[in-house]
Amino acid sequence: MRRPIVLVPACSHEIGPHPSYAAQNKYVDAVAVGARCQPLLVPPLGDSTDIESLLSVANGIMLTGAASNVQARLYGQETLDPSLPQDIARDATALPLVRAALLRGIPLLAICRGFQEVNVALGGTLHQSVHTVSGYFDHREDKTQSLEQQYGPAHRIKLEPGGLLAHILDGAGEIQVNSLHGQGIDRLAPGLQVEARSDDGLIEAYSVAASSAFALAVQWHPEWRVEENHDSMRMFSAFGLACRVHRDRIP
Ligand SMILES: N[C@@H](CCC(=O)NCCCC(=O)O)C(=O)O
Repeated sequence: MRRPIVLVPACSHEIGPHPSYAAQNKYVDAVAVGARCQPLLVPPLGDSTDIESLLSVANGIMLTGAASNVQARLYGQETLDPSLPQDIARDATALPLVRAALLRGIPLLAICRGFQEVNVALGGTLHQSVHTVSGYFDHREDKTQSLEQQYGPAHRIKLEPGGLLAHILDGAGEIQVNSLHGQGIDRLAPGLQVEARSDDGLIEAYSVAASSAFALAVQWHPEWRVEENHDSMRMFSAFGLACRVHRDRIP
């Protein structure tokens, strides 16, 4: 039987002197291996994106992490540190795509930048620099470490009892997660429901309460070595199952 199609919005990158569209292997592979779906990369064409055509073939959407920040003007702020990378083309593509996908009940899994994007797309705001806000930990990775260390467990999160994530993780009360982000959620958008927090109170996972389909977003990186982590496999499997249900729905 055909695999469900999962849209993966790509990022803008320079490959040598050439502007390019790209997605990291680990995200794309996790859709294929963890969710057992067919990834379909979406170039960040902004207003030239035919959202209706994409959604007519999509059974899911997975938003990747990326080093770039969502533009602060999209949540009504000035950019505090313009030296940090942005990806205007991805913002202009992913945010409208997310809004349209949620309206259509298309399953969604959002990771790190994707987690921040969905919150902004639905009217929430971000802390532009979590580690400078009183009371919060520094959630950034140590870039002098090996990738293995950077994506290793960094801190625990506590799951909301009775929530979607706790359900997916067999009723777990807490899990260990990695952490590679400088920004984080300040005001959660209307209609989003907290699923987990770190010990400093920062929101680490939420679901879209109003969505008729599976819609989960996490600040950490379950795509990293997905097959080696039971929690990550459960999350991708649950997403894949929701995509199958969407594929098999009566039109
Ligand atoms: N702007 C965000 C980006 C966080 C994020 O997605 N990091 C992952 C980068 C590398 C990867 O894709 O694994 C922030 O810093 O908060």
